[in-house]
Amino acid sequence: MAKQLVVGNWKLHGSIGQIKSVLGEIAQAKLQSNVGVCVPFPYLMLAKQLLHNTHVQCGAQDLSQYHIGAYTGEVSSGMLADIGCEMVIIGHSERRRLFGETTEQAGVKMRAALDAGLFGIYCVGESAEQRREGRAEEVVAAQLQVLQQLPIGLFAVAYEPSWAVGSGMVASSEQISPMHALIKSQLDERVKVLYGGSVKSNNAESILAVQHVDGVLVGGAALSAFEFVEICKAAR
Ligand SMILES: O=C[C@H](O)COP(=O)(O)O
Repeated sequence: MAKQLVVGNWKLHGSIGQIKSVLGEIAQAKLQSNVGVCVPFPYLMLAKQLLHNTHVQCGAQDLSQYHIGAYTGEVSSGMLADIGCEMVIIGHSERRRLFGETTEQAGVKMRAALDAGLFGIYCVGESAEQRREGRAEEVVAAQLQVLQQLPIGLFAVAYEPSWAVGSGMVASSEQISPMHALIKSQLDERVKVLYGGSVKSNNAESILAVQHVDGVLVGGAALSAFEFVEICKAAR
């Protein structure tokens, strides 16, 4: 069984037809554990049905920092757990950059996720400008602060430099390995640290071989069953 974790993030993509076709194929691939797919909220229950009898877990891409109440449009961690969702991505760079989500909010969401028994995938990463200014480590260290009190083993961290997301530009092993080491040293050596940013079937093997890489968070390539299954097969 592969120890490395492969998680697909569908972002704002999908339809009933596409989910049935792609997840149906993934279900046929008989993947071992440590694989997850995070689909848009409306398709979570369909994904659960399609992946029933497989080891592939289902996840959401965000949740509310609130548990219950007058918060129109929100989806709570309890609701996600109630429908059988197993994991959730929190603090993705697109949530931070496009929707103004703060590290403090992401920290509250992480606690809400863990309280409901969901496995949290907490995203960190610097922008191109922050890296140019030599501030990448400082930015990531600040984003990690809110995880300090959380129980190890119930969450993973995804290092996704925002300049590598959807750009076709993969961070180099010289950039990935020390950042993953820094994340582990800030939290705990046992924390799984995933890399995200333009992971495809043709680069997955080399990324997954980088020291301190415990898995990958896959965006665009997760929309193709062939690509995603190939990436899962590269996990060690
Ligand atoms: O959550 C996934 C990441 O944002 C990576 O997206 P990408 O593989 O399309 O670059």
